[in-house]
Amino acid sequence: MMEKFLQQSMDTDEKFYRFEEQRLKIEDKRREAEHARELQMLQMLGQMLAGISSSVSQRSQSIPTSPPRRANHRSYADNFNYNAMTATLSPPIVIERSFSLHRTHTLKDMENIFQLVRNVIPPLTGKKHKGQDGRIGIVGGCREYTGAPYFAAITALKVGADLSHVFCTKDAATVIKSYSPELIVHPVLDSPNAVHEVEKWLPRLHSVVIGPGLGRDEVLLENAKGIIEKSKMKGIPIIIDADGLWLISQQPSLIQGYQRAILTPNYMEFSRLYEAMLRDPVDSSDHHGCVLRLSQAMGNLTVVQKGERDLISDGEKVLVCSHEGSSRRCGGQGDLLSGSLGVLAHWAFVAGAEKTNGQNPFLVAAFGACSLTRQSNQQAFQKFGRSMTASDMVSEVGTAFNKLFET
Ligand SMILES: NC(=O)C1=CN([C@@H]2O[C@H](COP(=O)(O)OP(=O)(O)OC[C@H]3O[C@@H](n4cnc5c(N)ncnc54)[C@H](O)[C@@H]3O)[C@@H](O)[C@H]2O)[C@@H](O)CC1
Ligand SMILES: Nc1ncnc2c1ncn2[C@@H]1O[C@H](COP(=O)(O)OP(=O)(O)OP(=O)(O)O)[C@@H](O)[C@H]1O
Repeated sequence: MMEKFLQQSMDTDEKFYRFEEQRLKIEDKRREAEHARELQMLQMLGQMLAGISSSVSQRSQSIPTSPPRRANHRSYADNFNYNAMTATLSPPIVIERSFSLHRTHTLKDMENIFQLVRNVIPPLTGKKHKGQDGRIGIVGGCREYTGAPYFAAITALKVGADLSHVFCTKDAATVIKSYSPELIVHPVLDSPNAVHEVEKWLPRLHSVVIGPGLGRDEVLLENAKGIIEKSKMKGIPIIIDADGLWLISQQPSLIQGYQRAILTPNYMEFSRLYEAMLRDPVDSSDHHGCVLRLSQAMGNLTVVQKGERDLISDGEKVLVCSHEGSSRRCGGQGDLLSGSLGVLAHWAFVAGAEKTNGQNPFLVAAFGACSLTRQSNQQAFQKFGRSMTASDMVSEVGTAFNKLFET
C-alpha cells in the first residue's frame, strides 16, 4: 500500500518536472522569436537613421556630422539620459535609466518598473503544491564561511521560495544545518564526484546562486566551474556572487554570452572583472559607462554593480536603484541580495514578457532584489543602528517585501 502510494507520488513528481521542462522549452522558443523580431527592427531603424543622417549632411554643410554607425552599434554616448523621481511610489524610489536609441521608451514606462516587479510575484493560492513558487540552489559554504550561504538561502525562503538547497563542503554542512532547520543542506562540494552530486539535483532547481562563502580553494573553484557548466546546459538562471566572481574574473569565458546569468559584484569584485575584461582600470568618473561596457564585454548578461547606488545593466540599458538603505556596511548584505535575486530571477523569467512589459526579466528581478536589500537594511538600521548585523536584516525581509511589493 505504502509502496504504491510512494510510486504514485513519484509518478506525479515526474510528470510535473516533465511538464515544467516542456514549458521552459516553449518559453525559450518564444524568447528566441522575440529576439529575432527585435534584431530585425534594429536593422530597419539603423537603415532609417543612416538615411536621415546622409540627407541632413547633404542639406546642411555647416552642421558637423558624426561618422556613420552600424545598425547594431551600442555606445553609451548614444544613450538618452532620463532622471525620474517616481512621485507616485511610496517610499520614494529614484529610478534613473539610460536608454539606447534602438528602442522607444516612455516616461510612463520608467514609472512602471516598480510595478513590473510586483507583476512577476506569483500569487499565493491554495491550488499550488510545495516547490511551485521556487526551488533555489546555493552553491557555497566551506570551513571558513558558513554565514554567507546561510544568509543567501534563508533570504530566498523569506522572499517566498518554497525550498532552498545549500551545496557546501562536509565541514560546513552541520554548522549550516544548525543555524536553520528550514534549509536542505548537501555536504557534497568537496567530495570527489561533487559536480555529479549537484547535477543530480539541477533538474529540480529553478535557479542557482554560485559563490556565497565558496572560498578560493582550487578544488572547490573547479567544482563550482563544473556546476556552472552543467547549469548552463540545462538553461537554468545563474546568479554569480562573491568567490564565484573571483572564478569568473580568472575565466570569463565560463559565463560569457550566457544571458541567463546575473553577476552581482561589489566594488572590489567589479574592478577585478572590469580589468580582466576591458584591460583598463575602472573610470571612476563614468560608473554608468563602466557597468554598461562590462555587460557588453560579457556578452550582454546582467551585471549588478553594488554600492552607494546599485547600477544594473544588460549592456543596453542602465537602471539605477538608489532606494534609501543606511550607512551601515556589515558583512553579509550582499548574500541577502544574491539569495533574493535567486528567487526573483526565477519568478521574472517564468512570468513572461507580458508581465515584464517586454523588459529584460533579469533587469526587473535585479531592481527588485536591490530595492528589497536596501529596504531591509534601512529597517534593521532604524532598530539597531551601528550594532546592526546581517541577521537583523534577514529578520526584516518579510516586512520590507510587504512594504515594497504587497501594499
Ligand atoms: N559570515 C560569512 O560567512 C560571510 C562570508 N562572506 C564570504 O567571504 C568571502 C570573501 O568575500 P569578501 O567580499 O570578503 O572578499 P575579499 O576577500 O575580496 O574582500 C574583503 C574586503 O577586503 C577589502 N579588499 C579586498 N581586496 C582589496 C584590495 N586589493 N585592496 C584594498 N582592499 C581590499 C575590501 O574592503 C573587501 O570588502 C566570500 O565567499 C563571501 O561570500 C561574506 O559574504 C561576508 C559574510
Ligand atoms: N554605500 C552604500 N550605501 C547604501 N547601500 C549600499 C552601499 N554599499 C552597498 N549597499 C547595499 O548593500 C548591498 C550589498 O552590497 P555590498 O557591497 O555590501 O556587497 P558585498 O560586499 O558583496 O556583501 P557581502 O558582505 O555579503 O559579501 C547592495 O546591494 C547595496 O544595495
